[in-house]
Parts: sequence; structure tokens; C-alpha cells
Amino acid sequence: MTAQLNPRGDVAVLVPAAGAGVRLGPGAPKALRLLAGEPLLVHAVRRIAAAGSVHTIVVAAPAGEVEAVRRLLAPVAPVLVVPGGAERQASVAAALAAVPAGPGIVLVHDAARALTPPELVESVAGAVRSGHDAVIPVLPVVDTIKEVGAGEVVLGTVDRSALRAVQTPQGFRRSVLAAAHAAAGDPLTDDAGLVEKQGIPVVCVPGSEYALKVTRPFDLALAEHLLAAGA
Ligand SMILES: Nc1ccn([C@@H]2O[C@H](COP(=O)(O)OP(=O)(O)OP(=O)(O)O)[C@@H](O)[C@H]2O)c(=O)n1
Ligand SMILES: C[C@](O)(CO)[C@H](O)COP(=O)(O)O
Repeated sequence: MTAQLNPRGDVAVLVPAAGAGVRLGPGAPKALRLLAGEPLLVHAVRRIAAAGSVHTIVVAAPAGEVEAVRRLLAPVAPVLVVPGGAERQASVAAALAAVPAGPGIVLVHDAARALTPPELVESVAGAVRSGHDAVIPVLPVVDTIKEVGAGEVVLGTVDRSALRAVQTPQGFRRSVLAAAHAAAGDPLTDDAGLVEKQGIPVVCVPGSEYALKVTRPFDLALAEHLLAAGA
């Protein structure tokens, strides 16, 4: 079966979806937890598939759920599904290895960021297309940030003017992401971190409040409200 969306598109989107969701609490793997009656992964893939330049989507599913995820996504969009790994980085590497020849831009996008608008996918892909090797969507840090020490005693107030909260999709020239993963050592929490270690500049573009990551129960409740309000 072909897993192409737009055969003339230049973007492959990798969707790591193999995490347990420990911080969300007991239950199914997080990507399969329900948001307004549908798994987070279905919401995420539907929005990625609506981005016009996407050629291929590769989902890294929980190892025991590969067939179930194929069946789940078949009515949503053509996707390739591979087994994920024990760490997010291994799941991304497995998905990257499954990308067919063609796309020169690879985006990595958490299934847990289920309400990410297609426009953000296109904006990150566009920034890579314009010549940047690595692009991440970010939001400014809006809270006052304190550094604390033993006993939760404040050591100082951090200058937040240069701090950014990082989202996905993160976008890369394909060869850059492949080289960064090939050289990877200890797992990092995001792919841009691997690229930074190669000394390659990573450029920030504006993120979206709707690209929040469902991490804790409050996030799931917030996503329910956003969806009900038309997200
Ligand atoms: N071994 C892993 C771990 C995480 N992920 C994916 O990476 C994304 C971001 O990870 P995070 O939100 O931290 O998910 P979990 O690891 O599931 O969360 P927790 O740490 O609470 O268990 C999620 O879509 C998750 O499914 C993955 O594909 N493979
Ligand atoms: C890529 C990422 O979404 C960056 O925010 C990453 O998955 C975050 O993982 P974390 O463990 O929740 O920081």
C-alpha cells in the first residue's frame, strides 16, 4: 500500500507515538488515549495530513500496537507505521529509517501535540525550504522563572528574555537529521538537541498555543475545552 499523501510534496513527517504517558497517569499508551472520543494520535495525524506539502507520514507506534495503529489510521490518512523504541529518540530513529526516497525535508512531531494546526506544519517546513537546516517552533516564557536549591529555597531570578519554550513539529533538512541521529549518544528530549550537538544552527519560528503537549491530566482537559471551542 502506498503511504503517500501529496506525491509532489517535499516533506516527510515522523510522528513518535510510542510513549507510555506516565505523567498522564495509568491507562493505555498516551497516543491512544481519547480526546473527545478519538485517540490523540488520530487528531494529530488528521491535522498533519491537512498540510499541503506533506508527502509521507511515518508513525512510531507502541511495539505491541503496530497492527492496531495501522487499522486505526487507515480511514484517517495513508501512513507508514513502524514499532517505536524504549526512548523517544529511538522511536524517531525507527521512523526516520522508514522514510522513502523523495522528501528532502523531515519534520518530527509529537503525537501528544494533538491539536497542532496544519499551518504550523507548513510554517516550519517553509522555514526549512527557505534555507535553514533546522527549525523549531517556540513560545516566549511568560512566567517569572526562579532557580531553586536545597529545600526549595530560591537562589535567584533567571533572566527570561532569552528563554523559549520549545514545541514540535521540529523541521530539518533530511541529511542533517539523518547525520545527527547517526552520531547520537545518550538520548535527548528533542531532535534539535541532537542537531545542536553537531554545531549546526537551529532557528526559532513562532509556535502556537494550540500545539500544547498533552503531558498531564490538566493538559488533556485543556485540549478537550479547546476542541469544544473549535480548535
Ligand atoms: N519511547 C518513546 C517515548 C515517547 N515517544 C513519543 O514522544 C512524544 C513526546 O513524548 P512525551 O510527551 O514525553 O511522552 P511520554 O514519554 O509518553 O510521556 P511520559 O514521560 O509522561 O511517559 C509522544 O508523542 C510520545 O508518544 C515515543 O514515540 N517513544
Ligand atoms: C520534543 C519535545 O516535545 C520538546 O518539547 C519533547 O518531546 C519534550 O519532552 P519532555 O520530556 O516533555 O520535555
